[in-house]
Amino acid sequence: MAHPTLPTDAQALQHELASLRQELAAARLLIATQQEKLNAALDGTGLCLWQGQPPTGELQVFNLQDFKPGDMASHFEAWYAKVHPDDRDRVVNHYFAHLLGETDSYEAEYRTIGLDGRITWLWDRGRVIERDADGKALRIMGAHADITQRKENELALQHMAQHDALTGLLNRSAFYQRLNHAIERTNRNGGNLAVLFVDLDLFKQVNDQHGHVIGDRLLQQVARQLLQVVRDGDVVARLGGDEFIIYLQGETGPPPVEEVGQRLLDLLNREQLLDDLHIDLGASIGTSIYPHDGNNAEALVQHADAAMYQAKADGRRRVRHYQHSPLRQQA
Ligand SMILES: Nc1nc2c(ncn2[C@@H]2O[C@H](COP(=O)(O)OP(=O)(O)OP(=O)(O)O)[C@@H](O)[C@H]2O)c(=O)[nH]1
Repeated sequence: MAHPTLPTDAQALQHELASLRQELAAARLLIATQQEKLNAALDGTGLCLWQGQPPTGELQVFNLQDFKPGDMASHFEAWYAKVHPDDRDRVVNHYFAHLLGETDSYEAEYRTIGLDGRITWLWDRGRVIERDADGKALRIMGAHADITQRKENELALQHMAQHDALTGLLNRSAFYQRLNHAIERTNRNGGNLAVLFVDLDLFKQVNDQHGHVIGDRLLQQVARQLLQVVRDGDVVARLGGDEFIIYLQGETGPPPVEEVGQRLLDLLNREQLLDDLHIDLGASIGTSIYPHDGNNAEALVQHADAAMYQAKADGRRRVRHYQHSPLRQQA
């Protein structure tokens, strides 16, 4: 008896099924290979891929890289809550500007706060990959990377560029920058401003008698003492050597320059104790007031410096206010 044969359309279906299975297997292999390539490409970059659906606010993360599952938010609101409050407005403005089609891509550097309070700096970039007929963003894809180490290095460099290595006070250029801003603020909002130029007396003798290491420690001690004398908002800097400078900013009334000058003298014109060493120290101080004694930072500092030299000439360990002198100005 002849074997029953399948009807032709059933045979065709079987062939079709077998070929679909083959195609599926090939497609799965391709996806797995692509995934491997993507993982290999991302490996070590620290990049973490994400996708968002703006209409629902959903966020998905495809590879966690250096991040732990709990680090990643699955919803826009949860991500928003993790962004540092000081960075939120800026970041969200960039994000929505891109969703609205105002920019070619979204990009931001910002801090996130972990559950343990740890701050992580992220570099984050994304682009809308699907919009509806009205241009409304449907899907956005992007990547972010942990840039905490780079940010910490940048901040450390910035700190070094603005501070004096020995005392930790602001340095000369940072002081001028702040003083210029303070002058602009005063011009805008009113208030007052005074500069005090402090130069230690006969400091060379301290170095000569006790050595530079003790001299250095004494400069550090003086820096701490100067910080004790001023209020929040006042700025103390080291110009170099044994020269320090302060500006005082007051909201109302004349700047308390006499009072602060006297407090500085009380603190500095006395024996300083360093371990078991008793070191006799003194300081000469010159002051100038904005805008009466100079209408820019350079003139104010220069005139406070001139007043400090007058204090030295008058016998040291005292405060002198800048005196306008036509003769001196011509000289
Ligand atoms: N230990 C130490 N000394 C410094 C530093 N920078 C500058 N000096 C010294 O500080 C001294 C400053 O001396 P001057 O201001 O010229 O003179 P002075 O001895 O203080 O005398 P008057 O200013 O006239 O009262 C110099 O001997 C400098 O070598 C520093 O970073 N550390």
